[in-house]
Amino acid sequence: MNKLLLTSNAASKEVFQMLQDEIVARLRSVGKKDNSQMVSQTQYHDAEDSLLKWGEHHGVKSKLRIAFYQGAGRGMVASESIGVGDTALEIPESLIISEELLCQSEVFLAIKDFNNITSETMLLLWSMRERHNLSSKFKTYFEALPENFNTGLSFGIDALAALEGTLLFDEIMQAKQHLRQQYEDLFPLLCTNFPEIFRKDVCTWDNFLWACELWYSNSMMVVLSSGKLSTCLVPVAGLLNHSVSPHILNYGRVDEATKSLKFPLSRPCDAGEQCFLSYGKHPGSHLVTFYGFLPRGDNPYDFIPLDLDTSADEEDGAAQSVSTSQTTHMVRGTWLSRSGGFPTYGLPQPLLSHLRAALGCDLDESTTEADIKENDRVVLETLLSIFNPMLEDLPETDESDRCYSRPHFCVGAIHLHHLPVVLISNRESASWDVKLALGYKDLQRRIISSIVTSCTSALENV
Ligand SMILES: C[S@@+](CC[C@H](N)C(=O)[O-])C[C@H]1O[C@@H](n2cnc3c(N)ncnc32)[C@H](O)[C@@H]1O
Repeated sequence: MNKLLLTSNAASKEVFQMLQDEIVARLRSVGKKDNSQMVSQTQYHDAEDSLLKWGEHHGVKSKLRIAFYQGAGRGMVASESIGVGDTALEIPESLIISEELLCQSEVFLAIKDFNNITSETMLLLWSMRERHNLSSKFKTYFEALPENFNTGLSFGIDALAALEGTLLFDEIMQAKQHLRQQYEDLFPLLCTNFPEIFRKDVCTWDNFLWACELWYSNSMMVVLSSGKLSTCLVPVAGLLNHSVSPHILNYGRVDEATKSLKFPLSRPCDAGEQCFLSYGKHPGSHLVTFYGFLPRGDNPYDFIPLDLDTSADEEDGAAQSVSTSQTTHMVRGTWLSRSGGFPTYGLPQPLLSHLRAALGCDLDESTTEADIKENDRVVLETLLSIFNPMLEDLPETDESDRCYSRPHFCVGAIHLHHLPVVLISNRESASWDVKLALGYKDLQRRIISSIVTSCTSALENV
């Protein structure tokens, strides 16, 4: 828009200006509700102060300060109002931890030919070791990193038990298994072959897991000035928290002219407001597993996995009309679905189309109103038969934020009676991982129950 405004004639300029003002006004209204509660400013926190000073000394330019937020640890807050297109933060390439930095390290020279090792694994090993190197150039950075990342990879037995049967449970178990395998492939072999570089007391499973969580939760994909796309740690910028309506969306390429990584704003950030980054289009399960949090607000990338068996349709040829061969469909929260075309009843349109086709209830222009209604009744009842059992499998949470198991029924000597619901825990006093696990289940329940509500009210009207 800025470019168009510079080059267009007077009449067009007026129109472009109006368009730009309208776009900016709409951008300004986005994400206003996502203002988490700031706990404190940073002046009393040495590690964060030192990190900012160290960054400044090495050329970091920033319109942001560090602040502490409830439930999110550190975050970055705008010290002045920052407009669309303005750079909130600028990090010199020389401070970025990437495979190019790794190439100059002892770790790289020692193990570059070891068992087809990837540069990502070498970076992980480098950071595990560098954290304990008192003369590291990145000492201040490592000192400001959390002792524990508290991601899904560190979930304890109670949190995992609470998640059993969910997609998140599978995701965490698979990721943990993968990391365990990786650790066993590397250790104790590396300690035996390179005892000077890989000390046994440093190469523990806990330290390895810490390094994995560091890279999962803090790394960014960056195109370096060499043109290479690399997974990197970016000191200071690693303090930016994620939001579903972030201020910073487009970043990740080192500026050729300034040799720095810039973080420009896609929506304005007022002075004193937390400045959010986008970590990517991740569903809640991914954010819990690899980052250890669920974002506030409706996340458009959340989904419920469905296995729709279309084998019966294939036999009678109806499968040809199913537009995709995949059996897993994204079921978005109904508040995100769009209307238009055939009725969607507030339900996800791709899911409805798939079911209409799979059940042989395809609609076209010649379908009569009565047939549409009859077909849709079949589709909606099928949906309820899929989602109602899912809802029953998720435990209820009451208003006082306590978590209960489902009612227990038992056969007494004389009559059948049911026991009162059993209190599992008070959520306030639950551990961080159990709270997160329960939060994830609440989210699943919210999405599923919105589908059930839409189906039920649609059925009343068809
Ligand atoms: C890149 S770091 C951001 C800085 C981090 N808050 C800190 O104190 O070091 C990513 C981590 O921040 C936290 N985080 C990021 N966005 C969050 C959010 N919207 N809500 C809660 N925690 C968040 C999670 O613990 C995540 O693993």
